[in-house]
Amino acid sequence: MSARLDILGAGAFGTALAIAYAQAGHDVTLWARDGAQEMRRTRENARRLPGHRLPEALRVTGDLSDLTGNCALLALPTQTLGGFLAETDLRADILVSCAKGIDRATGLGPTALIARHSKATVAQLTGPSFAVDIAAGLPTALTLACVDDAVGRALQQSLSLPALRLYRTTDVIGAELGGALKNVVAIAAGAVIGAGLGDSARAALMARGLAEMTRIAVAAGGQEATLSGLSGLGDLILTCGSEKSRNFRYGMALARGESLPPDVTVEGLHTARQIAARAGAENPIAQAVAALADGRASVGEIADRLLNRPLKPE
Ligand SMILES: NC(=O)c1ccc[n+]([C@@H]2O[C@H](COP(=O)([O-])OP(=O)(O)OC[C@H]3O[C@@H](n4cnc5c(N)ncnc54)[C@H](O)[C@@H]3O)[C@@H](O)[C@H]2O)c1
Ligand SMILES: O=P(O)(O)OC[C@H](O)CO
Repeated sequence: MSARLDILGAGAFGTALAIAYAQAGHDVTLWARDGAQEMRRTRENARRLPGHRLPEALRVTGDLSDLTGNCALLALPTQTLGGFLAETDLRADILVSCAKGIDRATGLGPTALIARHSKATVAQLTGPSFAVDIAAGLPTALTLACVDDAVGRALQQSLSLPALRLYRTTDVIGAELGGALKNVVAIAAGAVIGAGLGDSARAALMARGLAEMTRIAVAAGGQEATLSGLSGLGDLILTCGSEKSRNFRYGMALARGESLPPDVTVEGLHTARQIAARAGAENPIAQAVAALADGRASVGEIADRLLNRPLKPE
């Protein structure tokens, strides 16, 4: 069944989703803050998703009044979401966040941030998925989280595609934190590889990273099982194992004393700082990533610190 869908944010992910849904015959409008005219002319988002043609049926607009769908996907980076929502009156009844982070101004995750600005029903779409894979139509499985299970079921039906399979949960906190926290561990994994510490160290980090992610999510009210699903373990495996991940590449660059271009979105950096500043669940990996990014410790010092923690049961 074809759905009317608005996608806000023409970064890599919003553009990839727009391509996939338009190709599947959905009635899609992609809203871009910048460059809508150029994208209409060239049928490509050359800046954020080069090499992937925008289907003819996909509408691209820079005008928010062109959005009339009942359901809108918000594919903006977390740190821009609050400001955008504060100055925008969205009419959709259902808002689906695709962001994976924690807002540094409020400490809120994307769905709570949206709920602060809107009366719409809010859902979260998250899980292992590089934009380039979705745009290429490669098989992908994601988690659709919505507290309202009836809305979640309807979204699962309408947003699943033959190559984009959605699983459903009502555990929005767990799903959202899985997506945000895997970015922190991916930075650490990138640093491990960038510093030449080896694949065994990365595997240890990923396993202990999942334990840390689960502790933090459960303390926040999420469910342990969610973290061992697509949005936690699934995305952790993807992002810690591929240089397609910006968070992983950022970690590699940090370890090598290099940097990424300033317009590259690295969600895990802000999330690490947010988590590291929180009392509660033990978070040595988030502390380490924040210290590394803020120049307070080297990879070697952090590795020594982590390896010399008191021995304990797994
Ligand atoms: N890229 C991926 O593979 C991928 C996959 C899954 C989820 N995500 C998540 O999707 C979110 C967006 O990431 P992305 O990769 O699409 O970002 P991106 O870095 O490719 O692009 C960011 C986009 O946001 C736009 N933008 C920035 N501030 C804005 C504002 N105030 N109003 C409107 N637009 C604004 C920019 O113009 C740009 O087009 C992130 O939370 C990311 O973690 C990304
Ligand atoms: O490029 P990254 O590190 O933001 O990762 C993209 C997606 O979150 C992978 O699921």
